[in-house]
Amino acid sequence: MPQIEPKHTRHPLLTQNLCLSFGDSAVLHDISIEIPQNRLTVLLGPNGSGKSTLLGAMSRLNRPFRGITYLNGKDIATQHTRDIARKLGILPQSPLLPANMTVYDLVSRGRFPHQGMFAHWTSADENAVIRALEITGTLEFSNRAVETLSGGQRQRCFIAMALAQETDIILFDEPTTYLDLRYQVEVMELISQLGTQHGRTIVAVLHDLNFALQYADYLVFLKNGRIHQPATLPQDCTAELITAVFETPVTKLTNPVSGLPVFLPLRKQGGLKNVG
Ligand SMILES: Nc1ncnc2c1ncn2[C@@H]1O[C@H](COP(=O)(O)OP(=O)(O)OP(=O)(O)O)[C@@H](O)[C@H]1O
Repeated sequence: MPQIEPKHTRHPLLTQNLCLSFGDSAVLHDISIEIPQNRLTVLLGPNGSGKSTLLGAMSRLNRPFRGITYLNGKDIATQHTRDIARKLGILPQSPLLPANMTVYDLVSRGRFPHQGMFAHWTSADENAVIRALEITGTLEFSNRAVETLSGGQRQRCFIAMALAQETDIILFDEPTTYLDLRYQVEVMELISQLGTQHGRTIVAVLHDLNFALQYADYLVFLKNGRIHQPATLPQDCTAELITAVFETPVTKLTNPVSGLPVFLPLRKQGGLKNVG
């Protein structure tokens, strides 16, 4: 008889029928989502559609009133915080910037879940921090105070901190916000390589649709707290889908290099401006 692989080995993170409210306000409705292993899954959707809340529910920061998040096949609600932190890291939208902290010290914070009661710093901790600094290209300013760095350099330091945690799963909430084009590309190159080259399972909330299409392995579309369209390959996204999700007419073009789709909004009033 052929061996059937347990679902959680292919989907180390999955949710079943999550429903979540803040007070009287229902935010997530019946969310079932399977996150594929060693891939980059991007959550997309309009403002307020529940993307950050879903990341929170997948990491136990937000508690659903119904439904379950499974982390490596076990209900996340029954797992110890330190155990969760050894398996799953999350980089929030606006991480707090500690004052007077060097890059090295910030990245070292990623090792907290691995340290015992007496917080001995081991060679494994040191190696993980150095590796994270190298992968993110931040080793060269490891002795500088984080607040003296540019936005993009800082963002890479926070990504290094998440990497030093050495979790198999990392959740990123809008990792490219405030970055210029060059740093957006750098951060997205780095994040997409984490899956394929470094064996991590990544979920990211992104606002830039066209960036998401160029880098994601799968896209999940949310609307009004529901899954509008489950895991979709970038090449399968249509103008109809994007128009329906964002309620904005778009036209589809093709990136001549990657062959992947690119969507441009259609102007409401005509096209060419009469200049000169
Ligand atoms: N702590 C909270 N208390 C009350 N309501 C909240 C809280 N956090 C989020 N919400 C509400 O939940 C809904 C979903 O918010 P969420 O931040 O998850 O959306 P999002 O898709 O990530 O939005 P954006 O694209 O604007 O970042 C919104 O209506 C928001 O106002």
